[in-house]
Amino acid sequence: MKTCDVDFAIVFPPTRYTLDNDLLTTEQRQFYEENGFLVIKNLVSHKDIDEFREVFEKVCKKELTAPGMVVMRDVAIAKSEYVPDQKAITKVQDFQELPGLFRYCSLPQILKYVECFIGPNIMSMHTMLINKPPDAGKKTSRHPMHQDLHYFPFRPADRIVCAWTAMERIDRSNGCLVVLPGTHKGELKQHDYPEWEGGVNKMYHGVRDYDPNIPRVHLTMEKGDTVFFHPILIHGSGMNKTAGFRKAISCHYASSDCDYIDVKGTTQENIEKEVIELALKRYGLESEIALKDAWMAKGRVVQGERNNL
Ligand SMILES: CCCCCCCCCCCCCCCCC(=O)SCCNC(=O)CCNC(=O)[C@H](O)C(C)(C)COP(=O)(O)OP(=O)(O)OC[C@H]1O[C@@H](n2cnc3c(N)ncnc32)[C@H](O)[C@@H]1OP(=O)(O)O
Ligand SMILES: Nc1ncnc2c1ncn2[C@@H]1O[C@H](COP(=O)(O)OP(=O)(O)OP(=O)(O)O)[C@@H](O)[C@H]1O
Ligand SMILES: O=C(O)CCC(=O)C(=O)O
Ligand SMILES: [Fe+2]
Ligand SMILES: [Mg+2]
Repeated sequence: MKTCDVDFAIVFPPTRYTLDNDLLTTEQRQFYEENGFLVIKNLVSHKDIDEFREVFEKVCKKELTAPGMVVMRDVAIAKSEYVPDQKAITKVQDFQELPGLFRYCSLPQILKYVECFIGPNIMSMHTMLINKPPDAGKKTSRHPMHQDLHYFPFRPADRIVCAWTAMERIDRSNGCLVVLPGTHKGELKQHDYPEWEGGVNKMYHGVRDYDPNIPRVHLTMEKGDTVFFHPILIHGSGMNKTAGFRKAISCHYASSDCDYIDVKGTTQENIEKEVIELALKRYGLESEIALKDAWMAKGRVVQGERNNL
């Protein structure tokens, strides 16, 4: 005799990377389970994106600033003569105190998806606006293949997700995201600076070795398209061969039910050391206690309640 349980098991294979929800179709849910990423077309309006772009331009012109925000130039530009041009900026990080950009992290249509992956208590932990410059000829505009979890001292990984929105059409010509589907099922790997002749941006660590036989998937995205991806998914981005600055905005979210971990004795020790050195140089912060405090200070509740993080 056939039982209900048997039918159920056939229709719904076990899920680990997504939670029960009313938003994702069965196909979308299975796609994320299998591949570790999911692209949602046209999720952010052009009007919102144009606003974020205007705010970013004001940041470049130093008409706007905010506590904690990091403005970073491309290594090729930083190491050449200093050009005081807004176009020299490759990335703005930690804009949680700048409402005009942070609004991105609270967009309800994004949070609805985020909840499917990490549950209802949602914190933004890391924010970026990436302005990939035209490559100066040394391929430094590339971002090496990496796993974002390398940078995060909290777990479990399955309750962390990144939302990354294209602020214009992004394809192989201007350096789109490149992902290795299914690698989210693996472990966090050892990361180091890649041995690139032309140099590499500060803290752009890459996976030391990954299976070169795993097919790369280049994500071509239109303005407003948003990809959600797991922090163990191996990904990177190619060189920008165009004359324009390729823009994307992103937020890493974690469930506030996650816990901080001590990365001592793990592969994450090398990045922790760099971050501590930087924190010391910048803010005079010293211990790893201070490092955890820094994450606690930049994390923001965007939905639900704040528990552990
Ligand atoms: C404290 C809380 C936790 C913070 C966590 C931060 C870690 C990142 C977490 C990321 C998690 C997200 C998930 C994955 C993300 C992957 C990444 O993108 S990781 C890369 C993130 N990068 C950074 O966080 C770097 C932040 N930027 C900086 O610290 C600074 O901008 C700087 C690169 C140190 C430059 O400092 P600045 O003072 O602005 O610049 P100068 O005074 O002109 O230069 C000083 C010195 O640094 C050289 N330099 C400048 N820019 C670069 C560059 N892009 N790359 C390498 N080196 C650079 C410059 O040439 C000077 O060197 P010199 O030898 O002294 O001449
Ligand atoms: N020779 C390489 N060594 C290590 N990583 C690389 C190398 N070439 C590309 N990558 C990385 O692989 C990812 C995708 O690069 P990809 O080859 O798709 O782009 P590209 O080389 O910039 O452009 P394209 O191959 O389309 O001409 C990026 O993360 C990039 O940093
Ligand atoms: O090139 C990009 O926009 C993505 C970079 C990236 O993966 C990151 O900053 O973690
Ligand atoms: Fe990344
Ligand atoms: Mg290539």
